[in-house]
Amino acid sequence: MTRDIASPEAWHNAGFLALNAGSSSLKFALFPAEGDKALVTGQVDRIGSEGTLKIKDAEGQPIPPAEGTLTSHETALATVIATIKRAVPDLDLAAVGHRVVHGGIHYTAPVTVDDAVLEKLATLSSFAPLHQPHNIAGIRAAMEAFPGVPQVACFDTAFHRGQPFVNDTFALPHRYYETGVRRYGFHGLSYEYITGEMSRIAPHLMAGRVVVAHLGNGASMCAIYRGRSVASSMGFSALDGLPMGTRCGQLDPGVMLYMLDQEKLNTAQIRQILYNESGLLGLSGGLSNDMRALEEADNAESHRAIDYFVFRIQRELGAMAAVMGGIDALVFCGGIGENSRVVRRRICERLGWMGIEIDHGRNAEGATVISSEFARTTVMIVPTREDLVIARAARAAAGIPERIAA
Ligand SMILES: Nc1ncnc2c1ncn2[C@@H]1O[C@H](COP(=O)(O)OP(=O)(O)O)[C@@H](O)[C@H]1O
Ligand SMILES: CC(=O)OP(=O)(O)O
Ligand SMILES: [Mg+2]
Repeated sequence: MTRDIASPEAWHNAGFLALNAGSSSLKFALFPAEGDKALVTGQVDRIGSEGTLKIKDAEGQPIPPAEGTLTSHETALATVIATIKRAVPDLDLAAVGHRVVHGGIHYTAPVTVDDAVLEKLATLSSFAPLHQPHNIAGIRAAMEAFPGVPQVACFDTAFHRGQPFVNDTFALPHRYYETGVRRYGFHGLSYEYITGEMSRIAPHLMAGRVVVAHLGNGASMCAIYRGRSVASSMGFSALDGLPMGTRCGQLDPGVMLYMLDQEKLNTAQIRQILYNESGLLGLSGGLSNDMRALEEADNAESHRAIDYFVFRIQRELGAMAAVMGGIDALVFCGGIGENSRVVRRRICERLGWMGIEIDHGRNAEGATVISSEFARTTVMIVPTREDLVIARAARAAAGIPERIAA
């Protein structure tokens, strides 16, 4: 497709699709040439035999799914595309943006994908076995569905690549660092969005020392000093740092040696435990990986899981404040950070020593600023939008003019 990029009319019906392919889910949003309001948003969950597709229009009205199956990432994407094409018949896709979890040491900004890039991304699959292959499958499927349309990879690791050496490395023989065994940090698209949004709504805070807690199904924290990532809780893989829905978070490597040597588990079994059976699910004795369900259960098992989750976040918060020589703002985002007043309250309890004190009324309402008026540290809730960061990168890669005539 060739477009006269100087001509506003050429972009009139242009659409930008943002895709976020997870291990068993596919989130998507279709944006117009300009503006942040998605025309269509949706999600395929439990890709496989029991897959479900939920899709809605800009007004939040459900769109009936087109015929198709949801048994693999490829078929799920084909069904999503058929549904979108039926709902938006004059769709003229100008670029597709993809969340790609791992960009390795080289990718520090979004890149338009060609065969050589795809090959490089595939070499990073062993660094993120549960995410990267699905990200790549999503790109391949979109290439096939939209020949000639630029596919733009947006990396979760990019935001952290400028981190100081001491947060980028492990204390292993240095050759591991050279071969790419580093602390990459993830959720970078979310942190990039929050940084931009904070620069708009609270520039005085963003010019200082901010800790962002991205608490979703995957969870991490990032210390952002004057707009730049200086420390992150996730390390080499998406397992490190905070406990998550089903992932263990920080773990003494001696535990893995114990599993190997004493329990005689193989790597597939260990991977299954660390990625899928640990975190909130494991701590609660299999009760649930879902914070809402744990809060509702309100029993000894759920308390065990929530107590540990809160404890690790508090501990990381202290470490991040120490790294930056203090803290000016704490920002919550992600499904838990944005919605769970109980978890936010629990985290902020007993943190008066670091100037954190929340206003319980504002916290219960889910206000943007939830700290009490005279607290030294501002505590905020900023809903994150990874899809917008992806769509903006896709627009930039397509060469869309800054402003387009309506
Ligand atoms: N109202 C709520 N109260 C407590 N937890 C919530 C609420 N809404 C969503 N959550 C939790 O948010 C988590 C999912 O976060 P989300 O960011 O959507 O995940 P993902 O990483 O899959 O995008 C789940 O643990 C869910 O229970
Ligand atoms: C990197 C990561 O943990 O991603 P997610 O939250 O999508 O699982
Ligand atoms: Mg997530």
